[in-house]
Amino acid sequence: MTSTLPFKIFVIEDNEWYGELLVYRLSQNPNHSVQRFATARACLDHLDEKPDFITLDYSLPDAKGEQLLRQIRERLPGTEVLVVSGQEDVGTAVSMLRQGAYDYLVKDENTLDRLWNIVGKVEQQARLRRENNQLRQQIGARYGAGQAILGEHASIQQVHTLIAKAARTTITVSVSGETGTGKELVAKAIHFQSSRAGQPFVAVNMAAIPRELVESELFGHEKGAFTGAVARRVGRLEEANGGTLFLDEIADLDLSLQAKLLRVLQEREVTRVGGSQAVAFDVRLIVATHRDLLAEVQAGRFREDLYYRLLGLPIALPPLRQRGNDVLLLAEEFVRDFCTQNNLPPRLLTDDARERLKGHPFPGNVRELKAVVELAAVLADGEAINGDDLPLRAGRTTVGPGSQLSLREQTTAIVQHCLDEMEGDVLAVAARLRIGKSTIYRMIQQRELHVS
Ligand SMILES: Nc1ncnc2c1ncn2[C@@H]1O[C@H](COP(=O)(O)OP(=O)(O)OP(=O)(O)O)[C@@H](O)[C@H]1O
Repeated sequence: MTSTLPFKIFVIEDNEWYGELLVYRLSQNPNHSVQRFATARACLDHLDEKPDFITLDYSLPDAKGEQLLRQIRERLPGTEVLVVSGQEDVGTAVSMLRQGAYDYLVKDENTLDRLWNIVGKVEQQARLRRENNQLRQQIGARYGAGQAILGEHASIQQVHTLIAKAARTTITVSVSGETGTGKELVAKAIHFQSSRAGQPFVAVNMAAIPRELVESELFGHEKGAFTGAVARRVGRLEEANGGTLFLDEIADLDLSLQAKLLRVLQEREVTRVGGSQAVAFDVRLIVATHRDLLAEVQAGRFREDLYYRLLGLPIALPPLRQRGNDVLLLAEEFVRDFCTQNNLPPRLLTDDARERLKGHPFPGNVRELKAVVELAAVLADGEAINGDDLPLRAGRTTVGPGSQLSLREQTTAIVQHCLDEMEGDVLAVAARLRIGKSTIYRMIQQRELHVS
């Protein structure tokens, strides 16, 4: 609903004078469309008009409030019903609330003001809910089959197949791949292609939360559970109820918390920190890591039992440099999107730019490629993006003991770095690195290296 759509209210009240009073008060908001009905029958006859809110007098001439409430709840489960009644009977109020009434008001001198406040609150909640649904639908459309994850390489086609298979069930999925390869994108694609698409997708990055806060972030806490816990907080597991929980960088989870997570997942119940009551939850779990989890298990940093609990359906994302021509396909798509979004004239990659992109190792993978070509689209003077417009970092940050590149890729990166630094002087580079000049020429010929 946009705020311009009227908020439809039914007032069910057989006392004509009191009913008109309620209608008059509620109509003071020009966005309200208010109708009064004096009987249960008349209300039921008009339910197809789908009111957003109903005020219900408990004692009507042709039915008891409870009966009518039950029928309304069956036909319009999303419509809030407020009971307004002269009965000061607590038992009736409790039974109506149990049947799903939003609230219960006893007719007195404050009723009109309280009613006004309640309707305002319900209206706001309804608007947020509908906006939320609209956004979910829009986002869902973006993550539909083959939409968000671009690439024609066989490895990416295989990823699409696995995503479709994962989406059919609630199996746990473990996504692996270097940073920026699209692990979160895969998690969202699975969620939005599954029957849980209308429910929450909650992402938590284990590496981004201070160690001492991870437990309360995941499981929630009760008020006063620890210094700083000033109010009760629902954990991310509970927040994801009915939907999908994406635990990114799972290898960064502390060993002690790994044990707790395993217990919670096995029991499908969570107890908030400082709480005593277990709350059941139903989530589809997707985990991701850029590390080799099995190696973490072998090194004693990750529990083996949790590893097997989380492995589920593994999806491995290859680094961008192993996806052949996908680097160009992605680059062109990112440039096109960026230019459209920023009202720039279309910009095309020159042959030189394409060659450079193909030769770059992209340690930051798709994220890096996107940033590079978007910046190039900004920097380019005309409609062509030249090689020099691409802010490609030489291999400096990509080599060394912690590098994710293969030895051959690291070698290429080092030689390229020297070539750039020595302005393409092959002999000087060969002397500096103590390798044969023919090796360098061969690498240039095979387009592993570029001379600018
Ligand atoms: N195949 C792809 N097609 C289109 N865009 C992609 C693709 N893969 C990744 N991206 C984009 O690249 C960026 C990084 O992707 P994402 O955050 O999913 O990577 P990640 O592997 O989860 O990264 P990290 O390891 O840092 O958490 C995002 O903007 C994402 O939309």
